[in-house]
Amino acid sequence: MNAIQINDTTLRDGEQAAGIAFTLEEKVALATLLDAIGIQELEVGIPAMGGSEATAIFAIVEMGLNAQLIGWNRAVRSDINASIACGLQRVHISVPVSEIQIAAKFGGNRELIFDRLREAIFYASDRGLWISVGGEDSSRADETFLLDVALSAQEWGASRFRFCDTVGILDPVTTFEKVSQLTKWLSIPIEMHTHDDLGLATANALAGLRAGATSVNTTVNGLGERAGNAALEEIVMALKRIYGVDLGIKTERLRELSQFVVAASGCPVSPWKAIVGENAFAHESGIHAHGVLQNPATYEPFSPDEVGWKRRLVVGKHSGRHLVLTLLKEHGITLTREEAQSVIDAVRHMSVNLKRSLTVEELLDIVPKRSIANGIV
Ligand SMILES: CC(=O)SCCNC(=O)CCNC(=O)[C@H](O)C(C)(C)COP(=O)(O)OP(=O)(O)OC[C@H]1O[C@@H](n2cnc3c(N)ncnc32)[C@H](O)[C@@H]1OP(=O)(O)O
Ligand SMILES: O=C(O)CCC(=O)C(=O)O
Repeated sequence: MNAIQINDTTLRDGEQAAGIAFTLEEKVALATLLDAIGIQELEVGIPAMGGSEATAIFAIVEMGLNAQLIGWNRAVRSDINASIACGLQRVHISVPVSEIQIAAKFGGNRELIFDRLREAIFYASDRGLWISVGGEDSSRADETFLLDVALSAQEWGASRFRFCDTVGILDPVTTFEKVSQLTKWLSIPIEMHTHDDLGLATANALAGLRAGATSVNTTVNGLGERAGNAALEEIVMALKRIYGVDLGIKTERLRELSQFVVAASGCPVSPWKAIVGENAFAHESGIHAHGVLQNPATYEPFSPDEVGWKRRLVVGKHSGRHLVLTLLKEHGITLTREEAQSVIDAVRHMSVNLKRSLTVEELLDIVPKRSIANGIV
């Protein structure tokens, strides 16, 4: 795989998730954290929104981060002016490219797309800006038309083209084929922008990278419009673990980053969320815990430390003797096989009643001697 660039858009598409609004302080702190972790490029927002959005973008620009910063624009002069006013030197200019989007936004007039795009690119390039162009709804676009728009953008001065699966309808094989068509004809880099409506955002983004795209939009926790975007932590770890592409990102801070976005967005991640979910390195089942106690690699794809977690072994309905005996031994308690089985039976009973795993204290309270000492039995 070629050198890959992450262009994280938590501050733009992430914040577009319904009901999410970051404060200026949160936007600045998130940009700082993303930069510190080593993300190469940040799509910081939409300058044309003005007000507090423009103030936050300006504040981020002023910080002089290592990451390159880019603002999102429609193919409209006033949007480009707003980006310039925020101090941005890189602009992303978006045009709709599918039949359905062109009908809704440009009265079905395809020529208008070319006219507006040409004008916006020339306007930005006359002002010395670096330009990326996005084909909104590329996945549903007529492929010849999409290529025509992308080639025109390249000819007029765009330095990158963004392939957008705007409504998340692709599968990895089709993504690979469509993006291969673009990489075959374009000399500028391609960027992947994928949505998770069918749960395939990360897989599709990776398929695009396999097809030769070299940049990828991500959001922390997959936050974003509707079902969200390709998750930063998934893309980074999949690149590292599946393809051996290490972007130099401080992966041990991915959990901290995730928790920052949980707090700022008010959107928790599910316990089974890849990489950053609370259960990503938790083991309860007897067979799994037995394996992990012998060798963690039996049931962990990589070490939890690599992404900022600690392994958790918890006792619950599915636990077995090895785990229970190990945990009790850590507290100086040794049981016979029969005693262990009666503890496991009690754990199962209690776990079903409580509908959760047990705390260590609850486990210790089940042990016969302690129970007698506490007057429970
Ligand atoms: C797929 C994506 O995520 S695209 C990004 C979506 N993000 C957002 O919309 C969040 C921020 N947006 C906003 O704050 C506002 O929508 C603004 C400031 C950009 C525009 O606000 P308003 O002027 O009130 O327009 P509104 O949002 O109602 O409508 C969008 C207008 O942009 C036009 N438009 C949409 N996409 C494009 C485009 N790529 N290039 C040019 N014009 C476009 C629409 O046709 C419509 O035009 P009209 O006002 O002439 O009818
Ligand atoms: O940049 C673009 O062209 C559109 C990006 C986007 O948010 C999308 O297509 O979902």
